[in-house]
Amino acid sequence: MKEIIKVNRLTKCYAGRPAVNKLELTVERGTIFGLLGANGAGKSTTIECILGTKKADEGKVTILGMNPYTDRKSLFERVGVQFQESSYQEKITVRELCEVTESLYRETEDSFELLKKFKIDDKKKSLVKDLSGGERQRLFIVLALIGKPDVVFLDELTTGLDAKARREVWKMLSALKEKGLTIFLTSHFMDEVEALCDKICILKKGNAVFKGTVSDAVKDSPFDNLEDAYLWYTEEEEKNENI
Ligand SMILES: Nc1ncnc2c1ncn2[C@@H]1O[C@H](COP(=O)(O)OP(=O)(O)OP(=O)(O)O)[C@@H](O)[C@H]1O
Repeated sequence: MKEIIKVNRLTKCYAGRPAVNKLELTVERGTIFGLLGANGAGKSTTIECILGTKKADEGKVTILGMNPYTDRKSLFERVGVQFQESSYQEKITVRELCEVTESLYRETEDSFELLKKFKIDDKKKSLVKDLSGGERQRLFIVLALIGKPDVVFLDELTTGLDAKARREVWKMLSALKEKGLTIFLTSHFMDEVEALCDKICILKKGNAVFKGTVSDAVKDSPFDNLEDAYLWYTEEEEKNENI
């Protein structure tokens, strides 16, 4: 199966207003896909519909050949999700949280090896609540990878990481992609998107305003770099409104 995620005319409304509007997306195996957009553009809503934690009002989502809403249990075994904030017990250590996560899956990665790869193995005895923001962020990526997923969702991937840690996370993710992992991420950092994403979709108020490669996003704009192009795609209307 080449297409890992297929989204057809996905629409999700809150109080009658579309947060996501007739969205079409395809994510191919072994690629990194970036869903971009300003705060409130509809990224989390899209991800929740793809994961089946929210029910679409209209349209169809297929992930790994399954319907996420009706096949959530089978999907859980094959999809990893990095949470921004996770609810864990106050007194749980990094090692214990990894063990609890391992116990949820039939087949798992060696969590200590993952902690090592993400450079937080020295924190395994620490309480999760005592980790720095960046360490916790990396731990959440590790937790998303423990179940040997085919596809992983990384929300605001490296927010809170220092420059060196970001580069290391990028390197790790590129290596995982080379091994066949499909990665679906959101990010507000255009350098990260440029470094990692094979394809992107830019959302504006629930509508896709660009879909394609990073270089096409720049080429199809009046600018020569992704950040300016991204702002152009997402702010064009406001500019026009001021004219
Ligand atoms: N449960 C909800 N009830 C009502 N409105 C909601 C709900 N969840 C999201 N929304 C609204 O839907 C729109 C899209 O929200 P969403 O969280 O999907 O955006 P986002 O792109 O993920 O934003 P951010 O970058 O801030 O995380 C926003 O206007 C938001 O206020």
